[in-house]
Amino acid sequence: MAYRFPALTPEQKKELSEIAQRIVANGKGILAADESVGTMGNRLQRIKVENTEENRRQFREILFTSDNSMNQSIGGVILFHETLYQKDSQGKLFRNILKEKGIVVGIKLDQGAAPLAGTNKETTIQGLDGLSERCAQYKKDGADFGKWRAVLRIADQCPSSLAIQENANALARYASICQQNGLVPIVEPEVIPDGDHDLEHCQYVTEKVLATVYKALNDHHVFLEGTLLKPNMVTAGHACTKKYTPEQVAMATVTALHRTVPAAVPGICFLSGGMSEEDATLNLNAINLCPLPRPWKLSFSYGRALQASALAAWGGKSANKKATQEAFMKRALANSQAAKGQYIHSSSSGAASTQSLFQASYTY
Ligand SMILES: O=P(O)(O)OC[C@@]1(O)O[C@H](CO)[C@@H](O)[C@@H]1O
Repeated sequence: MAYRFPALTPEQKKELSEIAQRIVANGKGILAADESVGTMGNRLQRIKVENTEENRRQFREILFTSDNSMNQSIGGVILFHETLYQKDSQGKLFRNILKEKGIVVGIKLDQGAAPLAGTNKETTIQGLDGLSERCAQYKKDGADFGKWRAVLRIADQCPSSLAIQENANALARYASICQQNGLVPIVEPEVIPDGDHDLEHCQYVTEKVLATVYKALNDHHVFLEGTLLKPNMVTAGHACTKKYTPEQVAMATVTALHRTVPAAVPGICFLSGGMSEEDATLNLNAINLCPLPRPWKLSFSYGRALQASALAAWGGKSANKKATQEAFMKRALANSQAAKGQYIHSSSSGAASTQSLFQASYTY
């Protein structure tokens, strides 16, 4: 048995579990600023700003140079390759700005979807070839965790057992390679919210997907204490006519997690999946008040739900820097409170924060 061939040394395990715990300590979560060039283009188009490298750099500089107190809410930031090597206007690398604030730097490692032939438009994710070399280089360049997003959808015959198995195996292989190179893997099997399915259907599928992922992680000898999970919350499909309260979402979500995610996993950081900023915060808060056993930190790893108000406040103008940082810090603080079950909804949340951020077929 593998017992005779340990995957990691005690020192490697210690390093990985310390990194994972730092990211989710005391109500901290993750800013997912790892939008690929194309995805960032969609975001910039909404505010009528051209998708140039300089505009992407400027927006991210504004976020990363927010007040040092952002480190009370943000434990880690996921970067895209381009951003890991970008600098602020004074010539300082973004990654060093973040590290000086005590924030852990992460890197997006998946490289796009590829179709699974013979399925109803399902996909697997590419990026395993050469992954070990990329991880080793990113570790040298200051990254301490990685992210890989697999996409599953609910539809006729979906997700198929092929899509569930294939994506779970790719996630596990990625996680193993990350750990060999000193990176904590964020394991992200996203069941996307497209469709008219109800809450119970999403819970059923999420449980099947997570159970398969944890079997695969075990098969690949992944050290769970040195991982973080980034799942969808259990919600009804975007086109479902029945509406659910945050408490119902929380109960379905924690039930699914409780049934499938081992207690050894230190943190579960949800994606926002097109929810409005305010809904993402309210649901996270309800999750942290849910009366079921919760042996893991339950926090956030939001892209859209941490940046929508900030993008709207920025509008591509450097004169709006202060307003942009204020908008970002407000959401970061709200989500940190929600990660402790201490968020109190205020009616002054701002128009942008209640707008749905859903985008159909959001695969990349
Ligand atoms: O759902 P959200 O919170 O906006 O983003 C979740 C996320 O995994 O999906 C995006 C696309 O890959 C990433 O930028 C981000 O990390």
